[in-house]
Amino acid sequence: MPTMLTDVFRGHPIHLPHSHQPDFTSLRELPDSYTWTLKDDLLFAAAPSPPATGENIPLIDLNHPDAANQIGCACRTWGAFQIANHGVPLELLQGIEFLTGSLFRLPVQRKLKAARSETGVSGYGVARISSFFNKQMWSEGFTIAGSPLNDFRKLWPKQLHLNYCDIVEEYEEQMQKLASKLMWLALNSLGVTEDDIKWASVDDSDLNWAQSALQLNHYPVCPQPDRAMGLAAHTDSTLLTILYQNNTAGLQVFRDDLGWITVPPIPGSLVVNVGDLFHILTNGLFKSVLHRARVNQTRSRLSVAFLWGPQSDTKISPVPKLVSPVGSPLYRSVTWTEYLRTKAVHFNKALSMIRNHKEEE
Ligand SMILES: C=C1C[C@]23C[C@H]1CC[C@H]2[C@@]12CCC[C@@](C)(C(=O)O1)[C@H]2[C@@H]3C(=O)O
Ligand SMILES: O=C(O)CCC(=O)C(=O)O
Ligand SMILES: [Fe+2]
Repeated sequence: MPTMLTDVFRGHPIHLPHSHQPDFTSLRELPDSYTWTLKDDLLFAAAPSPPATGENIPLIDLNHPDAANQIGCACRTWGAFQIANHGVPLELLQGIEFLTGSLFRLPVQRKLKAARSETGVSGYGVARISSFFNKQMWSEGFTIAGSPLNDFRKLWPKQLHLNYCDIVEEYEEQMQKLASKLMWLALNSLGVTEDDIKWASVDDSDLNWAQSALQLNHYPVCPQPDRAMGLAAHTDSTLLTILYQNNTAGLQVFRDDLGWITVPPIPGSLVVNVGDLFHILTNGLFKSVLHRARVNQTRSRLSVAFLWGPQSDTKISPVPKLVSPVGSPLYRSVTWTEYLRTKAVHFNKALSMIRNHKEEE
């Protein structure tokens, strides 16, 4: 039986800090457990804003005839870009934002009824990567893998949860099509076609080769944002992640030569991140982007990440065409399940764990 995303941590419980969620709204000062310093995250203060070059991830119009090349270029240099004219209806973006806001506005006791279990993927709780840090992150999250019906029923009695399930279903459907389209545009720019990848298809009426999870994030207003961390620096374990952010800035991407760059919210547009599996598939040509979320003193922030990858039992390895004729593949093959489990143990070292060792030098 193939494993499903929902089962990936069964038998691999992750011990998260107790979710004694503070009443974020009543705090005037940051508690010590939420105060980050350099030693809590080596990257915390990495390259404090360089001389402003104004450089940022590109905004790509999907209707532009050169969109594929622009996407390919962004995946190689930044590992991230924003997209306009993506075809996802504005009402649907507003719908998922409304759902996310109304979920996090529920009283904490209600949210905890749908708390994520130690071996589960779905539900309410702190970000999974929290287990790797001594300090707590200034955020709360809700993960959806598979149908949200069971969890939503606990959050919203009566009929309301059914409407919310419909929104999630519609959102995931649109995102799946978009993600597949983006993957093929990016691959085409490298000369890689359907013939080079056995497990995927370009036909968007058959997307069963892929699967996804939805991560809803809330970053409440914070009394001392400079010393707090919304979501610590990480790469996503996906092929691609499509992120919707509300109109409050907070997402930052890291570039070795520029440091942390804030990705400005552009109404109606979506942010796309290259994940670790896409990095592996392209033999490192596309960079999985290190990113994090900062918080704000006056405005709360919401984001919705659509985390997209292959079916759990699909072996992902570098496309032979992208491995130089004299070289060997940089990574050995992994399934998404294997990779998520490696990440659950080794976090930001996971990618190097599956890197092939140089045979001779
Ligand atoms: C399918 C996925 C991908 C997961 C794990 C599992 C469900 C939740 C995803 C996230 C969402 C928040 C950041 C991240 C780093 C985290 O802590 O949980 C992601 C992680 C990954 O991309 O590795
Ligand atoms: O909130 C954000 O902007 C980033 C969220 C994120 O990186 C994630 O959910 O994986
Ligand atoms: Fe992320």
